[in-house]
Amino acid sequence: MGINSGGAQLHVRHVNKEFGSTQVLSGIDLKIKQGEFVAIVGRSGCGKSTLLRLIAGLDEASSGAIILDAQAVNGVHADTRVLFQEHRLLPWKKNIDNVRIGVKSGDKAIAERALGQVGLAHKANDWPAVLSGGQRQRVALARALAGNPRLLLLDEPLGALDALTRIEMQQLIERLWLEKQFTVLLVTHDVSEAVALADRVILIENGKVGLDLKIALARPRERDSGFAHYEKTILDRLLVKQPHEQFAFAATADAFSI
Ligand SMILES: Nc1ncnc2c1ncn2[C@@H]1O[C@H](COP(=O)(O)OP(=O)(O)OP(=O)(O)O)[C@@H](O)[C@H]1O
Repeated sequence: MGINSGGAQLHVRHVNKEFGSTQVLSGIDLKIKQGEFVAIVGRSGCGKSTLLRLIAGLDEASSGAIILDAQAVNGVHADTRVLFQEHRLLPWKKNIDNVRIGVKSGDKAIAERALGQVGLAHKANDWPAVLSGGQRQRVALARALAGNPRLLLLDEPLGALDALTRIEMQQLIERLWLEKQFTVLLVTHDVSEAVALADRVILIENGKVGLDLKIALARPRERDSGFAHYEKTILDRLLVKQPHEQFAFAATADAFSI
């Protein structure tokens, strides 16, 4: 393996983030191993996307440090790629040219290969506008892969997709991760998705790591009793009523999205 291959090692060291007088993250400590798949869950507004943006170098911590392979992150890193809920494709560029944006050298063959890896080689010369939502997200994934990332940051990338497409995308992401061995950090509202994909699920609570749970299930994961046990452990923690809440929070058997 070349010096630049494999996954990145990430160390989030006592990170605080304030927006004005609002403290969003207060002392986040996290170590993520090379090639690990980590999911981040937490109630809406707990600071998941903020943490991801800090790791991506899109924003700066108020204090603390983000260390990627022993170097402090200072701006967007060449080995890091981010996939958001919105595909962020340029509508005036064909799919292949959107993917080429992600290629460091601009090499068209690399972009074509990446489109092939997400099963869309045949859509290379179409416009993003004529694709389905799931296909657009696959083009965005190809653009991220084309950069040969060592750290892939996923900010709820499947949130807008229908249930079936979502599961297919989860399988695609898992397959590509197993093959390429990059490190993944996935922010998701979907507890089931976190348990299906992650080696470890981190729950953010009151600006801190509230739970750090290793998912010791073989892959590909079956929705069996072991799986359900992990889902319940995480959901039980998420559904604990916060002191400021005036309403009761109802959990139903299939309410695995938060
Ligand atoms: N640029 C900003 N300026 C001011 N406040 C911000 C900014 N970005 C985020 N916040 C605030 O920080 C808090 C955390 O936001 P963030 O988007 O990280 O939460 P989240 O856990 O990803 O939420 P959700 O699950 O709803 O997407 C929120 O209260 C939000 O209003």
